[in-house]
Amino acid sequence: MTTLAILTAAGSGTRLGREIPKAFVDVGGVPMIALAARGLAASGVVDAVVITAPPGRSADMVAAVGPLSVPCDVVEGGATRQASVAAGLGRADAATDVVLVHDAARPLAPPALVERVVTAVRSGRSAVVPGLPVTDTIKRVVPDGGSPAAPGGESAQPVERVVDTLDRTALRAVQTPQGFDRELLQRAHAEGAARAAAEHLAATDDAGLVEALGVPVHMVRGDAAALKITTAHDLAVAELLLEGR
Ligand SMILES: Nc1ccn([C@@H]2O[C@H](COP(=O)(O)OP(=O)(O)OP(=O)(O)O)[C@@H](O)[C@H]2O)c(=O)n1
Ligand SMILES: C[C@](O)(CO)[C@H](O)COP(=O)(O)O
Repeated sequence: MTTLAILTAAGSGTRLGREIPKAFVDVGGVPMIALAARGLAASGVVDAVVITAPPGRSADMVAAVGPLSVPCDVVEGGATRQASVAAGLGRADAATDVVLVHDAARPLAPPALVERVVTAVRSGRSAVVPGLPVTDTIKRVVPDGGSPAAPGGESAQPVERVVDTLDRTALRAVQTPQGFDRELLQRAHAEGAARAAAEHLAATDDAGLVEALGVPVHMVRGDAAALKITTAHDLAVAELLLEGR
């Protein structure tokens, strides 16, 4: 029985604002995709990796990853992260009993975190996500018109109204890799397939599709180093973390 890791890397990285897809952007002089793939392989609990590449960029992806200690395949991703994971999942054969889904955008996820997730799945939890306590106060808001345009001609700013403050002791910020029994994840993606075509419908993580089936999802401790690189600020933080390693 084997563990397959799907490494999502087909996104464009609009919020990072580079001219190349985000997975190709360097952190500490190494492409994000290579760091993420190496982290999975170094865990010792991943038998093979399949990477989702932006359309037409599969060969570039192979080159960017470079040599890896486990077999690595590349498939073209889809219009949403959910569609990309579904494409990768198509590569999971009957010998695969555990599937991990990980973001190239979390290139510093430590091997110990990967191992923690896989161990939890192998000990009988069929869906496992890493999560961290939320440290900010979280408020729910609704739109509330806009402020008047400033005298200097600046455009009006949107204003929101606070509805309530959530109990943060019950909230967790969820990371990847997320781990699943392979058959459960395939069923979750099949049932939720209609959502995959459009960003506003798509699940933002794979556990969300499992939750929609009514199957319990369990959580293990996440790791601050597994931060997601979304903006230029995140990239700067990741560079500093890598320098300190
Ligand atoms: N169609 C997509 C969209 C995203 N992803 C991957 O999903 C992960 C999380 O997505 P995110 O960080 O939001 O990346 P982007 O969608 O590229 O970012 P943006 O929304 O800023 O364009 C990334 O590793 C990204 O490459 C993917 O494989 N296929
Ligand atoms: C899967 C994920 O990384 C868990 O936090 C996250 O939900 C991806 O969200 P994105 O909006 O696609 O970046």
